[in-house]
Amino acid sequence: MSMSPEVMEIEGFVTEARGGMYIVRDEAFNEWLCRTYRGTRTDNGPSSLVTVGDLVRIKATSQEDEHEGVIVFVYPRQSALVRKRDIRRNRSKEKIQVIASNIDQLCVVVSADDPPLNLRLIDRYLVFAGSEQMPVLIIINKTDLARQKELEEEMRVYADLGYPLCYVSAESGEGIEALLDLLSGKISAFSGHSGVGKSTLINRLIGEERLKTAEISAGNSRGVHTTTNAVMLSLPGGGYVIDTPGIREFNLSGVTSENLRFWFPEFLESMGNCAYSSCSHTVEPGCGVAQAVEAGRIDARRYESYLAIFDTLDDE
Ligand SMILES: Nc1nc2c(ncn2[C@@H]2O[C@H](COP(=O)(O)OP(=O)(O)OP(=O)(O)O)[C@@H](O)[C@H]2O)c(=O)[nH]1
Ligand SMILES: [Zn+2]
Repeated sequence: MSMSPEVMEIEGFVTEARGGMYIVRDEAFNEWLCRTYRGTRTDNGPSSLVTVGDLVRIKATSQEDEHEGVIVFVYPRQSALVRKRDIRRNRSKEKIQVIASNIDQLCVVVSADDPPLNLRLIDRYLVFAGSEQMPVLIIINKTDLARQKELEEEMRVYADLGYPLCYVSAESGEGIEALLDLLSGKISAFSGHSGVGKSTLINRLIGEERLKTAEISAGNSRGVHTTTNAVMLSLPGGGYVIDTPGIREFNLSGVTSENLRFWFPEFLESMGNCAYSSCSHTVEPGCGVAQAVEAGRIDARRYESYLAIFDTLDDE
């Protein structure tokens, strides 16, 4: 090839971002170490310029085999997983940080035990995924620490609502094949509280010790926060998984007291029985939803989640 490296532009996916440097993987699976520069263009608006999952066009700046470049253009994002920035640690003026983009599926990872099964987080996550119009997969890890029957009983409300569930043990390897099938051909973002076993699980899935797990960095059973950057990893059965930082604060900016109910689809049937047409299903008398909870037709714990999330919404 006689093409000079200065003019050669290449398309690729950002698979890793750290400290202002980006790993971009091109079609031939070459990995380019890239940075942005003043000329980096995008139509994505004033959010994070480059993030893991972005499709970008790069220009080689190195000779031959060195694979270094600058990002020339960031293509429009099909989807974006965002969170509020930590104001105290934030030197830029952006309020929203894009953690990952172009995701096909959100995977909430919880553990059956140690830390205890967190159903409240699942509910929050389902609202978030719903408001982002993103398919969601619930992954229950550490099944080796629980009785399967009791676990399935606790999770039944989600199975009944039609959400896909996957039971796995990253430790024993049980359920890993089934999970690989559910991830095949898609870009999936993994999220969940620290210590549920995301890194261990992803290592299992990709079949190599790529991610640092808590055990290596500290002998601490509380689960220290070890994952700080989003990384995109390719799966043996096709598809990618993005490991996102342990997100506590989802940005529920698309959710209002008016539309929250849509992500509790089991409420819909009873909403017609409310005494007030504008019923928020919180404190109003004659609320059909509250009556259905009383009668045991709606899971009381799910209703509590609804009330808790409702309380945190700050409508304009
Ligand atoms: N018993 C059991 N332990 C597991 C399983 N998967 C992970 N662990 C353990 O759980 C602890 C936390 O695992 P990590 O993979 O570091 O958890 P993480 O979710 O990546 O945590 P952060 O990186 O902090 O977000 C480690 O001690 C793992 O060995 C499992 O399936 N069963
Ligand atoms: Zn009501």
